[in-house]
Amino acid sequence: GHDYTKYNSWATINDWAISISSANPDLISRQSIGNTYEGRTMHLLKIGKNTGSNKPAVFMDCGFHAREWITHAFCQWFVNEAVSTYGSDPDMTNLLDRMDFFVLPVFNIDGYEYTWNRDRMWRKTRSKNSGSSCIGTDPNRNFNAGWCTVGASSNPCSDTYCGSSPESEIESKNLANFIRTNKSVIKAYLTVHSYSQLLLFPYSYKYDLAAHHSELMSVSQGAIAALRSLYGTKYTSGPGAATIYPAAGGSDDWAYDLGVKYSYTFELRDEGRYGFLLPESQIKPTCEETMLAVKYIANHVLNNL
Ligand SMILES: Nc1ncc(C[C@H](C[SeH])C(=O)O)cc1Cl
Ligand SMILES: [Zn+2]
Ligand SMILES: [Zn+2]
Ligand SMILES: [Zn+2]
Repeated sequence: GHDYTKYNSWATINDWAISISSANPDLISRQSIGNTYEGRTMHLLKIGKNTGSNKPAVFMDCGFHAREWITHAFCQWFVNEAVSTYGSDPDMTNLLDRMDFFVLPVFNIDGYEYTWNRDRMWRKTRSKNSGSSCIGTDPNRNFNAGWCTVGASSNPCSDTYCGSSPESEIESKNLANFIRTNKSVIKAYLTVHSYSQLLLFPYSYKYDLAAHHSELMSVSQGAIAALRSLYGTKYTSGPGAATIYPAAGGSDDWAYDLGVKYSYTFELRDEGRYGFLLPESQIKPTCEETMLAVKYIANHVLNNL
């Protein structure tokens, strides 16, 4: 069977998505939200009881940045945990009975492949930049949220290149289109990154506090306390600009301004000892503790519909 405690290649992840969804038709459905620049299909997994229904939903993506391999592992872990504890874990059962989770296991597929085959430290997409020999855009600077005003570069050779325009990347366009189309049911947006052990929320593109700052703050504090309860892993939470750095064009800020109130960016383990090269021995503990934070947020959403 699928090994959730190691880093899996794109081909393995893609095969897994097909098999786990066909093996659990009452809990998982699979749909395309479009293709990547290099032509790979971006498949979204919809997890929830009676996937045909339209319940309030949480949208979660992993693999925005290619080198952040622990995040791809977490989305796989989440899907497996959801279907394997449905019916036995009362909390997960309640969540899946009353909500849906849209899970995009790998946002930046082209970049992920590139980290497996060429450059482990690649971050961006793999699109050609006209007028430059440098490849790729930072997808987390490519959304229409203060686009390219701060903490981003207009140099195509930069790792934080904002792109030629908002949603210039087909991957960004595909995600934004799906969320725009489904914004009436999407109550929370979670985007999973690494590393630093942070739980960030809007805004990153400005220091102004979000309208829902106090609620976002208290929910984040509850979430990181839940996370810490398992192995004592310490996270910091707060608005992106003040907590990590001011930066524009992020998907969390964009989703929040679209009206998705509960919008968070996770920065998973570690704090720099291994960084993006987190050992496979830490996949299980990282994923188990992160499950607690995600479930905390989902429960808050459910209790505040
Ligand atoms: N809105 C945002 N939210 C979170 C971050 C941090 C991630 C961490 Se890898 C990034 O730099 O893209 C960056 C931005 Cl622009
Ligand atoms: Zn990232
Ligand atoms: Zn990061
Ligand atoms: Zn578990």
